[in-house]
Amino acid sequence: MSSERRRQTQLREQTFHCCACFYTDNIFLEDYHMHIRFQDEQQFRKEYEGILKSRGCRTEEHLKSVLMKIEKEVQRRKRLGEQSLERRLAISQSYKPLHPEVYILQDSFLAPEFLEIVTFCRSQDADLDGLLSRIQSISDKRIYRFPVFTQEFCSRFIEEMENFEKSELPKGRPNTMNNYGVLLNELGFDERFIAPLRERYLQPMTSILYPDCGGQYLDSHKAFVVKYSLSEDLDLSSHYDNAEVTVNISLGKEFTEGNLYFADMRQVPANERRYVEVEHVVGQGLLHRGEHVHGALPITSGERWNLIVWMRSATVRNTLCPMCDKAPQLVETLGYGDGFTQSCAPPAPDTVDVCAVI
Ligand SMILES: O=C(O)CCC(=O)C(=O)O
Ligand SMILES: [Fe+2]
Repeated sequence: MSSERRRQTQLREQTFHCCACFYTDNIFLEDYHMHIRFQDEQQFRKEYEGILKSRGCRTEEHLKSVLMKIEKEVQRRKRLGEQSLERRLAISQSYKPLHPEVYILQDSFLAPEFLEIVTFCRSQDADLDGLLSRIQSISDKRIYRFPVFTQEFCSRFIEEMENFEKSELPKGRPNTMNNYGVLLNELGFDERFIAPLRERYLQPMTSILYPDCGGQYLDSHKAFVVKYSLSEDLDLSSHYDNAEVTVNISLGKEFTEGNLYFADMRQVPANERRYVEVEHVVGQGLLHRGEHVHGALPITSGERWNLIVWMRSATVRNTLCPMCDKAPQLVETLGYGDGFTQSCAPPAPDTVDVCAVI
């Protein structure tokens, strides 16, 4: 059976889930630049009233408006699976792609250097030292940069995204922090573009770079495009991803500033975190651990587009949900959900450990 066939079969047989904390935790309050947990009003007031006050939420009226926004966000999350499916159907029925060929991953989209790196990673000689000599290590934080796409592909891909943006069709936004950008599964990129990119090209690398974070068992993902411009989102607040490993590929167009910054793993207390800034280079990808706290600085001109893939390993997350730090309480969803499964074989004790703080 071909690997693509095997993958399709596995996906059909495998049901992915969310953790129940999706409806209570990590709710982003844009006006106050903070993530909160909402169990009920009493808990919320007790935990956050003080800090919200110090950030300008001074009156009862302000607080009521925050509570309303939280309620709206929780309702949005509850309807997410169904609404995403509806959008997907509407798009598949009515959207006319500008560049239909970009929906199916081909080697010609990929930078020759990337193909060489992947060939090395798949070879008998593959090891960490060999891989590190072929990619750029950024500081000692296990962040790596390497060419991924050709310039030609980046331009075509952005044109496709712009064409979709111009259409009247409904658009699902990547998350509560990114107000612009596109969820790629709704456009039909998952099966023939993102999944093969993850399985055939990125996983051979992540197996070597992140064996302690499930890098060899990345079995689902959430993929989206983010867009920054002077009249839209300028930057992205500090956060960590709901992912074991993330790849962030710069697509263009032209922009100034907008660097990423990385602190430490999420377990390191905020006042002890040390930051490193990382530039985006068009066509190049950055690999980092999902739980590495990071954000994006404001751009000062132009437009910045990036393709982000949050890659998940059920083997790792089935034991600990990175968003609530507890054993996941599984809730059924459509599609990949947040990458939890019921039937994942437990990891061999000496091969997989949840990301260690390094
Ligand atoms: O803007 C970027 O390059 C980073 C985006 C990001 O970290 C995310 O969407 O999770
Ligand atoms: Fe991120």
